[in-house]
Amino acid sequence: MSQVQYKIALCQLRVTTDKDGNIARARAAIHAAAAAGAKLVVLPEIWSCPYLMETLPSYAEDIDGGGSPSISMLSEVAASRKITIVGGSVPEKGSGSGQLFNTCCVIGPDGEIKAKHRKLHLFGIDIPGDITFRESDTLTAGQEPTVVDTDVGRIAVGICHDIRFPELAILYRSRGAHLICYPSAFNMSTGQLLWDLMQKSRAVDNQLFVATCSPARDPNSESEYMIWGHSSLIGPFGQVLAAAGHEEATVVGEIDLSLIGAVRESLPLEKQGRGDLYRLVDVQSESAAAGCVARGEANAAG
Ligand SMILES: O=C(O)CCC(=O)C(=O)O
Repeated sequence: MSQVQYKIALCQLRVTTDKDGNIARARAAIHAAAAAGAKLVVLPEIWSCPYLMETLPSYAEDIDGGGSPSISMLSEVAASRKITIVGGSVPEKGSGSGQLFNTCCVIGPDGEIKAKHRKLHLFGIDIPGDITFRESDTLTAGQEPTVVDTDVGRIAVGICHDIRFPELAILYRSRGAHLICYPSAFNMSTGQLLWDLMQKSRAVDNQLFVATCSPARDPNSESEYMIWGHSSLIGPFGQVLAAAGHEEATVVGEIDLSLIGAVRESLPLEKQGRGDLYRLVDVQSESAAAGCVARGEANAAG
């Protein structure tokens, strides 16, 4: 039975080239968040190393093979504090495949990995004179949307650029998510214009909670990829329930899951929608159902 009301912490961490230092800083921030009463802690996209495609491979960890100091730390802290952690993301070395993924693990209060989300939509942008960035040169996209039942409700996960795709959030709502967590690392170019807008849109369109968590901005960074920051918690009516600035900080907000039902009752968008004119197809459920039909037909024939 999940908790209806609880505190969520967004740890907007400073990230450096020192992986051990990053892990130690994240550990301290999670302990502090738990001490402040958080039952759910969210970390940023790529918090164990800088978000730079050239150096990402050298920091990659084999999560399935157990060779992941970052995830081991999250498991240990989650179990010792009895909290759920949406563990931001770390570069993951696919076991045996040579592929690299941008991967978020959700850890339960028993320290076990409950879900693993590999970023579905790789970020690619080219605005001459402003920003050029292409994750697909280095990373492989994941294949599975992620929804997981936890002690603090049904959580869906997207990583940064995944937030740009409203269909994914609609799918998550249709699968019963209460909260979508988007560990992210928006940049100065698109962050200022769109960060706030997109998290509110995903929350309001689907009448659920949205939590985002970014690394802190390093104003002295020489990287052309400057982080925007502004990790936030948005409620199902678009309310900003907690928000950080751009510096290193942990912000704590309150999630009251009963708000979802209240908002959907006052404004029943699902009933008002025109399913007779448009609808989103859950491709995976459809093909699973088609597989059952096909297997049924084969059984009947055989
Ligand atoms: O979609 C955007 O504008 C930013 C996305 C991004 O920074 C990312 O996916 O890491």
